[in-house]
Amino acid sequence: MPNEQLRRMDAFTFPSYSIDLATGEAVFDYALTGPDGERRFTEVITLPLPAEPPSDTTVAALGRVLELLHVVAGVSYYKAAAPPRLVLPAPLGGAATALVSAVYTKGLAEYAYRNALPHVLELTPEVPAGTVAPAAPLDDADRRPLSAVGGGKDSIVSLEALRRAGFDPVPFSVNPNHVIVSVNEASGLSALAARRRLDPALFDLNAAGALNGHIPVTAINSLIAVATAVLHGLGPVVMSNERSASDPNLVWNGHEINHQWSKGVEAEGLLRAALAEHAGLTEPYFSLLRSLSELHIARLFAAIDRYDDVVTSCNAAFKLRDASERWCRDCPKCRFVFLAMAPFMPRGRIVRIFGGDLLADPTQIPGYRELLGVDGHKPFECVGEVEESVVALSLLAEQDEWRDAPVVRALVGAVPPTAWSAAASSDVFTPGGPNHVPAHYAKVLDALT
Ligand SMILES: CC(=O)N[C@H]1[C@@H](OP(=O)(O)OP(=O)(O)OC[C@H]2O[C@@H](n3ccc(=O)[nH]c3=O)[C@H](O)[C@@H]2O)O[C@H](CO)[C@@H](O)[C@@H]1O[C@H](C)C(=O)N[C@@H](C)C(=O)N[C@@H](CCC(=O)O)C(=O)O
Ligand SMILES: Nc1ncnc2c1ncn2[C@@H]1O[C@H](COP(=O)(O)OP(=O)(O)OP(=O)(O)O)[C@@H](O)[C@H]1O
Repeated sequence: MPNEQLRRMDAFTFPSYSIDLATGEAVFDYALTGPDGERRFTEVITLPLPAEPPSDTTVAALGRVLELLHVVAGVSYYKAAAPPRLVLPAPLGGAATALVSAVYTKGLAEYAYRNALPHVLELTPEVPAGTVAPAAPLDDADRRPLSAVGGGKDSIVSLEALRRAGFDPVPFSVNPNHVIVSVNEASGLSALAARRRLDPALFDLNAAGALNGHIPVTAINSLIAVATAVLHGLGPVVMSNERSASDPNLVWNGHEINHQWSKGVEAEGLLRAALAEHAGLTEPYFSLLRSLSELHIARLFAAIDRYDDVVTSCNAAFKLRDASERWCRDCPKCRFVFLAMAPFMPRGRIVRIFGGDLLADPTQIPGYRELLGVDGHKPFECVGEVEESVVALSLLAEQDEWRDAPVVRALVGAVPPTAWSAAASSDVFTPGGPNHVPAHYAKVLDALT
C-alpha cells in the first residue's frame, strides 16, 4: 500500500478477536481505515494449554484479559499510520480506559518524538457508550507465581530469588529464542511459553517506508503472561522491572519521553488497576525488582553464577530478524551492563560472559561518554541512570584490576567534578521508590544475600 494512502488513514479500529480453547490460539484483528478503504491486520497469539480443561470462571477471566490484550497489542499496527482517531471496540471502565490511553500516548512517546508526531501524545481513545458487567473477583495471590524470563540478568535475579525463597516459580516467556531456552535449561525449572505472530504485512509496510518506531512491548508481554497465568490457575506474574525504568530520557513538547515507559511503575499501576477492574484479578502482576537500581541488580546477579554461559541482556539478540547470537558488544545496553557488572566480579569472569573486554577497547569511549552524561541524553535503550554509571566507574577506579583499563582511565578524566560528588552521596544501593510488591513477597530478595 503506498505511503500516501497510509498517511490519509483517519482511524484505527479493532474489528474482532477470538480464542480457540482447544488450541490456545487467540486471533486479534485490527484495521486502519480512511477515504481510500481499509487495511486489515491479524495478530495470532498462542497460549500454552493447561493439562485440564479450564473452568467457566477461568474462561470468563481469561476472556476479559484477552479483551485488554486485543486493544493494547494494536499499537504495533496503529504506528504504521498514526491516524488521529483510536476507536475502541467496546465500552471500558475508567481504569481500563486509562491504561489504553497511556499505552497509546506515553507508550508510543519515543515513536512520536522520533517521527515528529505530536498528536500521538494527545491521543484520546473513543470509547463506545455503555457499561461493562462487573468481573467476578478471582484471588490467586497464594498460587505459584509465573516469572517472566527475558534472558537477561534482571529476570534471572528474580527467578533465582523466588526459587531460593521457596515460591516454586514457573518461568514464562513469549517467543523464547535460543537465549531464553538456554536460561530456562540452566534454571532446571520447567517453563511455559506463548507464541506471538505479528502480521507479516507489517514487515512489508515497514520495508515500503511506513511509519515505524519503538512500541511498549512490555505491556504486551505482560498481558500475555497474565492470560497464561489465569489459564493455568497460577498466581501473580512476577516481572523484573527496575526503579530507573520509570525515569524519562527527555522532555519534548511538555511530555516525558521514556523508552522504557511500559516497564515503569506508572504502567505497572495502570495495568494492575485495569486487571482488577476489568478481569477481577486481585493480585495479578508486580515487579519484584521495582525498588532496586540497575547497579544493585547487577551486584545481586554477580552472586549467581549458574547462568554465566547463557545470560544475554543485549536487545540485538532478541530481534525477530537478523538477531545477534548473544551480546553484540557495541550498543548502549552492552556497554551499560558491562560497566554495571564489572565492579562486582573478577575481570576474567565478565570477559567470559561477554566474549570480550569492552573497557579495554578505546572505540567504546564515545558510547560510554553518553552513559555518563558527558555527551547527549540518556540513550533510548534499557540502561540505568547517569548516576549509576558514575558510581560504577568510581568503584572501578578503586580496583587494581580495572583502574588502568584504557576506557576507565579515559572516562575518569572526562566526568565533571559535580558528577563525582553526586555519586559519592548516591543512594543507588538503597532500595526506594514506590512499588507493588505484595507483603508476602517482601522478603524474597533477602534469599540472594
Ligand atoms: C529487538 C529490538 O530491540 N527491536 C526493536 C527494533 O526492531 P527491528 O526493526 O530492529 O527488529 P525486530 O525486533 O525484528 O522487529 C521488526 C519490526 O517488527 C515490528 N514490531 C516488532 C515487535 C513488536 O512487538 N511490535 C512491532 O511492531 C516493528 O515494526 C519492528 O521494526 O526497532 C523497532 C523500532 O524502533 C522496535 O519496535 C523493536 O523493539 C521491539 C518491539 C522489542 O522487543 N524491543 C525490546 C527489546 C525493548 O526495546 N525493550 C525495552 C522495553 C521497553 C518497553 O517499554 O516495553 C527495553 O529493554 O528497554
Ligand atoms: N520474551 C519475553 N517473554 C516474557 N517476558 C519478557 C520477555 N522479554 C522480556 N521480558 C520481561 O520483560 C521485562 C523487561 O525486560 P528486560 O529485557 O528489561 O529484562 P531482562 O531480560 O530480564 O533483563 P535485562 O535488563 O538484563 O535485559 C522483564 O521482566 C523480563 O522478564
